[in-house]
Amino acid sequence: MHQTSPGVERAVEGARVWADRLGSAPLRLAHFVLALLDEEEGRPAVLLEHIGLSLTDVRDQLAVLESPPAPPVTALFTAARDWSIAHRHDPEFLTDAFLLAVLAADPGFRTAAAAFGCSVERLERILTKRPDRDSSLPPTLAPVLTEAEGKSDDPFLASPRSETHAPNPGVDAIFHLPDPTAEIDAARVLDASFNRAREAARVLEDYCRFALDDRFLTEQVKELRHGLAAAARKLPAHVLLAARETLRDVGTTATAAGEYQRVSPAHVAVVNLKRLQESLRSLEEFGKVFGPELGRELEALRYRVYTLERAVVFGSASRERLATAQLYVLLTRAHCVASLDWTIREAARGGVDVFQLREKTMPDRELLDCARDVRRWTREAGALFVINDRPDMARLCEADGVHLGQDDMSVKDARRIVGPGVLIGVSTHSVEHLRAAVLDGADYVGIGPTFPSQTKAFDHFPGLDFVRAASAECSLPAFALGGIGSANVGQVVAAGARRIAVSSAICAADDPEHAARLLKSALTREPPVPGGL
Ligand SMILES: Cc1ncc(COP(=O)(O)OP(=O)(O)O)c(N)n1
Ligand SMILES: Cc1nc(C(=O)O)sc1CCOP(=O)(O)O
Ligand SMILES: [Mg+2]
Repeated sequence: MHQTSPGVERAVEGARVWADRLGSAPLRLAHFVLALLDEEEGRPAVLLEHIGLSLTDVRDQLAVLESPPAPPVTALFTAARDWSIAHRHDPEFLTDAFLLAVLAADPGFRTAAAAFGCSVERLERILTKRPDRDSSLPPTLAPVLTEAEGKSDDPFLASPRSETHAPNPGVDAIFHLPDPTAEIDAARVLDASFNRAREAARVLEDYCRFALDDRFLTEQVKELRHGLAAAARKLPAHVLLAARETLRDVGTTATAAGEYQRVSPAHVAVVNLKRLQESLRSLEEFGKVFGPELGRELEALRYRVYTLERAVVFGSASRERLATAQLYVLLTRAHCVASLDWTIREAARGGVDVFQLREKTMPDRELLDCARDVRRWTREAGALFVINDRPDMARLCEADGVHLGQDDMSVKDARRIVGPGVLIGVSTHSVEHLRAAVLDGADYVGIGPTFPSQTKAFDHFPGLDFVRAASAECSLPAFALGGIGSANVGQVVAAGARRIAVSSAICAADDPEHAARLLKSALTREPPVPGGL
């Protein structure tokens, strides 16, 4: 009587299903391997993926392979049990031992399997951490290497010293603990945490892709998932495999209060960002048990998640706060045809949503007085108020936001001055600037210059191409600007913009209300472009 694991029993049943599916009367060895690979989280699948094999490719090859009829299943069980006793001191054998027994059951099948990467020697070496190449399977099932096999150029059959194709060089660099219990305990945490981190990253990616419609953030999360997979490949597979005991994990049935409550997609994103950070912290700490390199790699991934969190969380709040803001005016007193308070009142009546005080030469005391006045007037007009260049002034006059150019203070430093609730806008002149602003935690961006401007001289015009690229790239509120007026706003909207910032078109207009109304109607007339600014 053999002591098998439930996974082995499922594989035996699954082999018969595969035989039927492939229209084969006798049960063949390949059917057992196919059944073992049905469980993607199971040891055989993890083992093959770890050595760099594609499960789909292996399945495809097995499905067309004319493999020999299987011996009585008890013979396979005996071989697997003997291997398990020899290497694990346990007569209850698991699916990986059964896989070895099946692969080694027939010399022809063994060679054929080795040809597509499933070499018994290679798999056994990983499962046993043994540097030698000779199989320790019982002689009845472990055929001696034929001359042909010995000369094979299959990297898994080559001697370890000449092995140049090791799919995971990082594994060899990993320190093996002398105490197997400690190794297994740490590996169980890593195995579970990698799975949790991967799942959380997938949820986050779906949020960025489908809820935010943000190509750049989606790519960022995808890169992070790949980073996680690369770190996971650095762990010794034999340890992860031995640690995979989900059924015995006491935590799988425990649920926390609130686990089923999510009030919005943004809430789902926040919860999963936290889950990702927690899993990475756990990975980092237990990863250190296997060597400092792994700990450092995981730490770097955790910091990337903090950056992403800032972009996703601040970005969501900004999107909400600026959801209806489409028309933004840069005010310079000397450029206005009349007083600032009149200009603000009239322009707000015409639909201006945000006013920026842009005074480049005013002495500080005068600037602060002016800013406090503008704060009052914009509040009365029901518009947002942003001050250009000066986070200190923004804080003193209680502005809603501050705007920073590429040569102004960094978002990080400005945030320390203005605190978390104040909007920070960033001027961008290229897609690279735009991506950096998103990751820096900007609340909105300026996209320009689009056309030559009467307000400021420029040497370079990223123009409508940049407006188009920006609208395809990010979902943060973005205001196209530079030389925009009623004559060309249609082109800007056609390029994907749904928000613009102007100065002279409104400040220098005799009738700022009318000028604002024309621009606003151009912005609202066109149906919003999918993913538009
Ligand atoms: C909304 C908006 N976008 C861009 C700018 C330009 O900022 P910056 O490049 O710092 O140039 P100055 O305006 O400071 O000369 C802006 N002010 N507002
Ligand atoms: C100050 C400024 N910065 C720009 C940028 O692209 O960064 S465009 C610009 C001038 C905007 O004024 P007008 O609408 O009169 O051209
Ligand atoms: Mg500036």
